[in-house]
Order: sequence, then C-alpha cells, then structure tokens
Amino acid sequence: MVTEHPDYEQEKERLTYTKHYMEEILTAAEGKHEDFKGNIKEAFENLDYLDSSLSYINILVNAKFIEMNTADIEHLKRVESKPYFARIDFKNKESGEHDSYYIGKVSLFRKDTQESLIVDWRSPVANLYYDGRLGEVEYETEDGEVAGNLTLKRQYVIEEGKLEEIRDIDITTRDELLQDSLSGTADNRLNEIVSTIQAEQNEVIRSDLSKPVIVQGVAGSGKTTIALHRISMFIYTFAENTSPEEMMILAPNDLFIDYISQALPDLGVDQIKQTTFTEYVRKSIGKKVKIVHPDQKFLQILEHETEEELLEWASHFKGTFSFKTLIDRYLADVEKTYRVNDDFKVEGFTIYKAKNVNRLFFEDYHYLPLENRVKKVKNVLQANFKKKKKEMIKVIEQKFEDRFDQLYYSMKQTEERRKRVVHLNDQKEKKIDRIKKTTNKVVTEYMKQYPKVDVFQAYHELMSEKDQLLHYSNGELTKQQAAYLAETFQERRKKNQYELEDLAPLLYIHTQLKGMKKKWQAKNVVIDEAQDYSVFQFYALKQAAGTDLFTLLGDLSQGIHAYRGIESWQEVMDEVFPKASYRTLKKSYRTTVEVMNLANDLLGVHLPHLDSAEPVVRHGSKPKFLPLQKEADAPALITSEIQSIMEKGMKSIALLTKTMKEAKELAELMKATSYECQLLEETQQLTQGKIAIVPSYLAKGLEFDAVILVNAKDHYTDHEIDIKLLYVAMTRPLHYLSMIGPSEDSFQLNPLNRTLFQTEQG
Ligand SMILES: Nc1ncnc2c1ncn2[C@@H]1O[C@H](COP(=O)(O)OP(=O)(O)OP(=O)(O)O)[C@@H](O)[C@H]1O
Repeated sequence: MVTEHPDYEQEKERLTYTKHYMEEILTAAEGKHEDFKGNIKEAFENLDYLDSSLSYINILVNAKFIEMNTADIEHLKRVESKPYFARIDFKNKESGEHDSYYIGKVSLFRKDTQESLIVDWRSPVANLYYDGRLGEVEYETEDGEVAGNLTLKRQYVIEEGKLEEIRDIDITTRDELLQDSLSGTADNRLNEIVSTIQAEQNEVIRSDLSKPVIVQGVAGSGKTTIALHRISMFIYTFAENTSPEEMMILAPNDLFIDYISQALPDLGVDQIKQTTFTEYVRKSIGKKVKIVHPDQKFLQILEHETEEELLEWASHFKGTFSFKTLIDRYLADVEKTYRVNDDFKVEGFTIYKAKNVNRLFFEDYHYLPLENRVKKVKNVLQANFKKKKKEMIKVIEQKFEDRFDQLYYSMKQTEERRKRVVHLNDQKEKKIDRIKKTTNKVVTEYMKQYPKVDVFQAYHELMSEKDQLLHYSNGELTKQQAAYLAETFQERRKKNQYELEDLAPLLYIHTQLKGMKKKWQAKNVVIDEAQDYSVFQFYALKQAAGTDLFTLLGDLSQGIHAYRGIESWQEVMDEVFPKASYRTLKKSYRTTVEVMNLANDLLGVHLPHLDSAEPVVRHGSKPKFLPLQKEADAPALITSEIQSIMEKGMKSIALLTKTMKEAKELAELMKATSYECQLLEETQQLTQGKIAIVPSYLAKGLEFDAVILVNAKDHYTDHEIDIKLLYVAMTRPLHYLSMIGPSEDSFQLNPLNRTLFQTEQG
C-alpha cells in the first residue's frame, strides 16, 4: 500500500503543490494566448495599407509568441497528469547542500522564487538517477565534475495525477518499474521508457554528443528507443544553436516512421526530419528517381534464383569503398574537362588569362563542388571585367590620343586630315561605346566552354560502358563483372529505372559535383536498422549531410540485407567514422525468456558467430509449434490461436509470413474469418485493433504482444538469409510466439533444443 510508505504524506503534498503550480502556469499561459490573439486582431484592424510595416511587425511578433506559448502549453499539458517519475537526493560534497530533485520529462521552475520544481531527465544532475548507485557519486556539468553523496533514489507511479506507488531503489532492489513496464502491452510502450532507461542504454544516450557512435545491439535491446532519446538529448543540450529541423532520423520504411513518430512529441522532438534513405536522396538531389522495388532482388536472393552469385556480388560491390574509389577516379577525369584553353578577352583586352582561370578552378576553389567552382569563377570574371572597364576606356582614349598626335604631326591641316580625324574619332567613340555597352554577357559567353554539370549523365556514362568500368577499377573488376554491371545498368535504363544500390553513388556524385543545399544538410543524423546500410551509403550520407555526428544503431544478426549491407562495424569505423565510439547492448527488453531462448538457439545452431541476446528476466509461455495438415486448415488454426491470445488480454497480434506473396494469400484466406486483418505493405500505417499480416522482412523494428508465424508454402531454409529472417520474426513478440506450418522443418526447428518449444501435444 502506497499510503504505508513513511514519506507518503509528504510526497502527496509535494505532488499537489507541483500540480497546483502547473495549473496556475497553464491558466496564465492561456490568458496570455488570448492577449496575443487580441494584439493580432488589433494590428489587423489598424493595418494601414500605405505604411503597414509597424502593424506587420506587431502581427509577426505576436504570432511568434503564440507559437512559443503553444509549444510550452502543449508540453506542460502533456505531462500534467504525470509531472515527474522519480526523485533523487544528493548531498553536494563541496557546499554541503542536500537537495531533492524531482525528475520529469520537462523542467519546471517557479518564476517567483526560482525554485526548481521538476528537473528535465536530460539535465546533468538527472544522470545520477540513471547511472548512479547510492553512495559516493559524481556527475558532469558544463563547469566540471560535481561530487557528492546520492542518498535517495525513488520512483513513483502516478496515474491521472494521483500518487499510486512509491518505490525506493537501492542496490539490491530489482527495478520493479522496469518489470512493470515490460509486462505491459505493446501500445504506448515507446512513450513511457524515459523513467526506466537502463544504465547501459543511458550511457549510449548521453555518450559524447560531439562524436559519432555506433551501437551493435541485439534484438529488443532498445536501439530504437535509444535513437529517439539521444536525439532528444542532443536538442536539449544544443538548444541554443540547433533547431530540431537540423536533426534527421533515417528509418527503413514509412511503416516504421509511423511507428516511431508516436513517441516523438513526448520527447519534444516532433519537428525533426524523419525520412527513409530513398526519400532523402530523392528530395536532396531534386529528382524522383524510379527505383526497382528492392524486394524484387531480395526475393530473387531469398528464393535462390539463378545468377544469384553475380547478383549478390553486384549489390555488394556497389556499396563498397572500392566502388567509391572507382567513382573518384572517374570524377577526377570529369574534372579535367573543366580546364579552359582560352584567355578571357574583351575587345582585344585580356581580362583574365586561361592559366589564372584554371588556377582559380583547380587550386583556389578546389575545395568546392564543381558547380560552385564554376559559379565562383564566373563571379571573379564579372568583378574583374567591371573593374577593368574604366581602365580599358582610358587605354583606348590614350591610344587614340597618340594616333591623333601622329596625324597632326605628320599631315598638314587639309580636308583629308580633317576627314581622317573625324573617322578616327568615330572609331574611338564606337569602341568606347561598345565597351560601355558590353554587359556581363561576355562572361556568360566565356563560361559556355565549361561543360554543364549533370549528375545523371555523369553516372550513366560511367555505368553503361564496361570498358570504362574496367579502366577506372584499376584492375579490381574482372571483365565478366564489369560487363554484368554495365549490362544490368543498361537494361534498367531502358525502363528508366535505378536500383536501390544506385542511390548512394548518385548522392555522392551529386554532392561532389553540385554540393548539397543547406536544407538537406544536418547537424546530427541518427540511423536505425543501420546494419542494412552499406559503407558507401554511410560515406555518401556523411558527405551530403556535412557532418560526421552520426548515431548508427543496428544488429548484424538481423542483417537480412547483408548482401548489400555491411559485414562488420569495424569496416564502417575504418572507412567512414574513424572517430566513432563503439558500444554493444546485449540485454533484450522486448521478449520473454522463453521466446528469446528459442531465438538464441536458432542463431547458436545456425550462425554461431553472431551475438545472442540476454533476456531481462520476464517469463511467459514456451513458444508453440502447431502442425498444419493442409493450407485450407490455416484460418481455423489461426482463429483458435487468436482467440486464446485475446483471452489472455493481449491486444496487438501479428501474423508473420516469410514472403509478401504468402502474406497476400493469407490475407485472402483470413477474410473468411470473423477477425479483421490488415495486410501491411511498406507505405501503410498500422491500424490499431486489427490483426496485422506482415511479411517478416517488413516487420523488422516492429513489435507486437503476440506473433504467429504462418508458413504454409514458403519455408525457411537453413540458408543464412532465411535464418536471419526467421530470427527477426521470432524476436517481434513481447509475450507470446507460436508457429503454424506443415512441419517443424519449415521453421528449422529440428536441430534446435526440443525443450525450448512445445508442440501441439504439449
Ligand atoms: N529501458 C527500458 N524500459 C522499458 N522498456 C524498454 C526499455 N528498453 C527497451 N524497452 C522496450 O523493449 C522493446 C524493444 O525496444 P526497441 O524496439 O527500442 O529495441 P530494438 O533494439 O530497436 O529492437 P529490434 O532490433 O528488435 O528492432 C520496446 O518495447 C521498448 O519499449
């Protein structure tokens, strides 16, 4: 009973006091809101269309106030029913002061007394809650380390503004709040984690924000959670000079973005750019390139079709640093075509020698992308031309003066001389006039000798010619490989298509040739499911974003796109992020011990080199295998499973198939049942309350209370990609896993430890 806690009364009072103050603030803020609105209305009424600047400023200022005020009100309202979730008591060693800090999602100060009512979870002192054990501790602040004694660490359960529970944590007490949180259902889970972030996760979230971080974390270790919290941390820490729009999170598909976007407002980071790699490339290079659906190739590989070896090789090669180097060699030759031979001359005057123009281009502005260099050269030529115009006129005048003098000396004053003088004068005037009238067009004319910068043309020229590829590969490609790359590229070009692997080179070439607009650069980039990226993708992104402040989170065991993704994190550090710190997360928070044990055994038996996960102790029932006699029986079996799952109070349920084809067929079959199902394709959003049908490769990153693997036709083989796919599928449920298929073999269960799952008979 919460009322039995010795500090209950005191804590209840504190909560009432805090809530009361919040109400006051909210009422005041809403009042202010009305004032601002009133001001705007007044400004509109007084709008003088001849001299409106003052009223406009008034409107703008008040609109800005409304915007700020609305954000503050929104944040406060969101936490009103749960102002804080923990408290720490800390005795400062130096000053001897002993203070209590209440930790919540947003900070709150009493404006009148400056008393801190709630400290933000991202503040330095709050680190003690996540990291510190009771006793001697220290925490880092901007002004250095603060040492002292942590005398209390307390958690609260507050529901609808009511204090429901108080838990004091010392070294031995297990973190009950975490256990509670993990046993909850899948809806709303991402939102509430801030109070139960674990020390190893906290370390990643707070790890040096001025350095890249690479996180290898097992399935369910909180990578997505950490990604979002680290962004929030970055925005909080650099609030003064970073706006959320300058942060970018890259997720594997729109389905996933929809899933994470629910958690963003709560963390105060809803304004950040959330996109997929494909969308980022399309938008930043300003062309909606048509991509062959990546699943096509994935399925070809998954179904082990012919030519698989070269297909996999080509996908992999296009993501390597070697390919980047090949492109660099080619671009160096493209650059050479920008060397000019003609001096820049106007009316016989040399304004800029070719040699100097080339020096500008190849030396002074070498650090810029080609297109920007061309612009710079143009600017310099224009400025020089403008400056030299007067000088040129003077020189012409002087030249003609000399010629007049010559005439006067050499001829007598005759009609003939007069005619010549008039003619000369005419010539002079015309020449001067021409110079005066010469506009910057001469520069534009001169600039025409530069080739047009065209990213696509450059890439096409390289990729369509096997001899070029061979030449620039410096002996790294065989004739057969170069021919394969060129042929497949040309084939796709006929249909005006590219493949996913072409995006990194296109992005890279774009950045090298044209540079990246400010809008598409970023101060910090977070990539979830980073194991599916290639080294070249990371490199191209780093160049385009203009920063190396990347947080990469991924799991090599879930690398189902390994044919085009990375093989180890080491290569990413070696080639792209040498300053990165590397961390691993081994604990899994999503799944029960029983489910995780089976998934671990699968990896252990088939891919023993990969990390297995250590589940946080939370038990459930053993995964179940249910034999399927014939496909038509599937709906009945599934229906009875769903029913029993629902009876246990679980809400979100997914049926995972191996392929999209089977998912579609299953969706058709399920129409005959009384359950409403939703076939999830890449661009769709999850609808709450419906049973999701998802091919397992699209379920990556998602989670459900219960998962039923359905496999009537497309069985999982012991091929590496199948095992990884099966591992992904098995690690999606929070509480319950069952498998429906013709035989245990269809889930590769045979070689596994039989005590780890139950069959229908028990
Ligand atoms: N500290 C925590 N407190 C409470 N719940 C947590 C904590 N860390 C993770 N979780 C929960 O564990 C589940 C898995 O987290 P998350 O999806 O972030 O893991 P992941 O590493 O991205 O997984 P995967 O690689 O399998 O997609 C989520 O339900 C999340 O809410």
